[in-house]
Amino acid sequence: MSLPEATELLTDSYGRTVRSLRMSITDRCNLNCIYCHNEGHIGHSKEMSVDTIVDIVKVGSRFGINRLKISGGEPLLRKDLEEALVRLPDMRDVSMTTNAVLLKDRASSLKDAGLDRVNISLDSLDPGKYHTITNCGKGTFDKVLDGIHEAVDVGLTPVKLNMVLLKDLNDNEIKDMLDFTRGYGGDVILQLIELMDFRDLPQYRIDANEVERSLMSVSSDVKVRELHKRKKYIINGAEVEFVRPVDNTEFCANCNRLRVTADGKLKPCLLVSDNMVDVSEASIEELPDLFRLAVSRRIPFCKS
Ligand SMILES: Nc1nc2c(ncn2[C@@H]2O[C@H](COP(=O)(O)OP(=O)(O)OP(=O)(O)O)[C@@H](O)[C@H]2O)c(=O)[nH]1
Ligand code: SF4
Ligand code: SF4
Repeated sequence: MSLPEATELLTDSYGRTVRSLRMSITDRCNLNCIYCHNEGHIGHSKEMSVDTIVDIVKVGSRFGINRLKISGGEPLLRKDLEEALVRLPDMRDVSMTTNAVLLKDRASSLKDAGLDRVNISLDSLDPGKYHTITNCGKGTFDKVLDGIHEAVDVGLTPVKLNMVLLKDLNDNEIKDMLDFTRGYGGDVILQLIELMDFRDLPQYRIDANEVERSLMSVSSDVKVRELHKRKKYIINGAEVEFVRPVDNTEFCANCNRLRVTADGKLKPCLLVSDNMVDVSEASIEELPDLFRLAVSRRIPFCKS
């Protein structure tokens, strides 16, 4: 697909050109994970309408933002997601991060509506541990596995499995997870995530350097992504990406994402909440200047 050239790119004062939008469309969730940082948290404010979602993405794409990540809360709690997807402009990559509890029945309609791929949170292959981590109800773990199968079947690939590493809880499962992904050929990729500990859970914090060393010691190849300069390790034919957001200046220096909260605010940084730009009531004509304002407020959270 060839996309129209953007006439203006949005580059912040640290030289970071915004190429991607990470949009929370609801802060509601059907799980209650022990480490959840309520990324899209808006209390009881109103969720953005489909019109607002579409306008924001349209204006972003005119600025050369050609990747969209839809997140939550749990985005599948919005029944109008497909309606929004079909109305989006052409983009290089439209993906969604989901817990997959409701994915099985929606995967096909999401794919038809234009979703390219999904990231699925799966912190453990042990149903008991999964329950401990997510506080889920009975039968939920199996629904998630069904969601993964269905996502692969309908081609929402590559499916990335997001596993937040929790010391002494699931950090001994990396090998099992890799074996699980190998069962899907190249359609499923493991993504290990360092815990961002907003809930003061020091007992679960892992030593990310140690994890990185152990991945390195068994990998045959390492690739580096442009986004956050994340590393991807190839281990016996399986791919594993390691996300290290904590105290990582390189990660922030290579952050090309602008965030959007579920109630319609442009958020210059995931971890900063006092510099957002409210666009919930803005017309499409007003949006470009509000984008420029939000990008002018972008500062790397970690910098040397
Ligand atoms: N601090 C910080 N963490 C991020 C950022 N982007 C993603 N993360 C964390 O990385 C984890 C994985 O994020 P996902 O939503 O699955 O998406 P992704 O892996 O970033 O995106 P893709 O690789 O394009 O699928 C989540 O736990 C996020 O909180 C970011 O810009 N800043
Ligand atoms: S699935 Fe995601 S949004 Fe929901 S509770 Fe877990 S971490 Fe939070
Ligand atoms: S903490 Fe802020 S600056 Fe750093 S990568 Fe995340 S969103 Fe970007």
